[in-house]
Amino acid sequence: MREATKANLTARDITFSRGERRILDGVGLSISQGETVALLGPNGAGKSTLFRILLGLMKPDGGCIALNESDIANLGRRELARQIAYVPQGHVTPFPYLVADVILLGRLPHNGIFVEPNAKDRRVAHDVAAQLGLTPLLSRPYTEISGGERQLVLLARAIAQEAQFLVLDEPLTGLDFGFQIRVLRLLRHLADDGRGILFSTHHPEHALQIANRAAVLKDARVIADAPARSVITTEMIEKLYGVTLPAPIDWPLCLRDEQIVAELQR
Ligand SMILES: Nc1ncnc2c1ncn2[C@@H]1O[C@H](COP(=O)(O)OP(=O)(O)OP(=O)(O)O)[C@@H](O)[C@H]1O
Repeated sequence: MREATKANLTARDITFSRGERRILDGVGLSISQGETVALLGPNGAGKSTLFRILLGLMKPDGGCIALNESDIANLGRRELARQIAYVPQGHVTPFPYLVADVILLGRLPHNGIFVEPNAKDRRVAHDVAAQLGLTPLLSRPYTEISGGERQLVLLARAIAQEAQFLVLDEPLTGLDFGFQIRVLRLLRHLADDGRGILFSTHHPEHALQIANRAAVLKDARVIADAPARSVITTEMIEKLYGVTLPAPIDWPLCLRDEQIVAELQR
């Protein structure tokens, strides 16, 4: 596919303050279809804030978000939801919807709120649930499953949305090791299939495992945005998290974990 024809989602020169505090200061970040970008940054760096701005859920003080060169401020919510799916951090709903119905909510942008899900909606939701091992939970209330299971359901809802872009705020939080691998594998497949995936993580090894690029947010600015293997170095981790590591980390070791690589390549 020629570069010029690729869909893209771009944050341009975003500034955002809360009270006196500048959270984002001239932040730029772009993601194209088929690309997986990991966003790293310490707690409170502004990753979730940037994601909410990218989704049009919060207005920046300056700058704009462009979807295929169109300012998202000019797009309706439903149109936007057909193009960008979002998994927020630590989302909890008090309503005891069945797991199957929560996943089907991902189909709303395609049909509207007052239309019964059709056969395609049910098939997509069913297939995504199966891919994430959620089939046994489909008839359980969402409020009566574990935190990790809820996280998988939210991922399933976002994937069932069949949007061009997936924006995932710490999508692997609370998942056991096996599900982390399965979800990483699924994200890799979705990107290979042409989706653009932006995810935040506190685990540099997850970025190394699936991201084409890693961007780093610190002190309100993007201080690095390049291929993950060149960004995630011992020096960067020490600078980013303010720790001194007892010895240089052999980051490529993460990549040589044959079991993980084999799983990811299946
Ligand atoms: N509702 C709010 N009201 C006021 N300040 C907020 C609110 N939500 C977040 N903040 C502040 O905005 C800053 C950025 O928060 P944000 O949640 O975007 O960071 P983050 O990088 O996603 O952090 P984490 O890795 O801990 O999830 C933080 O200083 C946070 O305390």
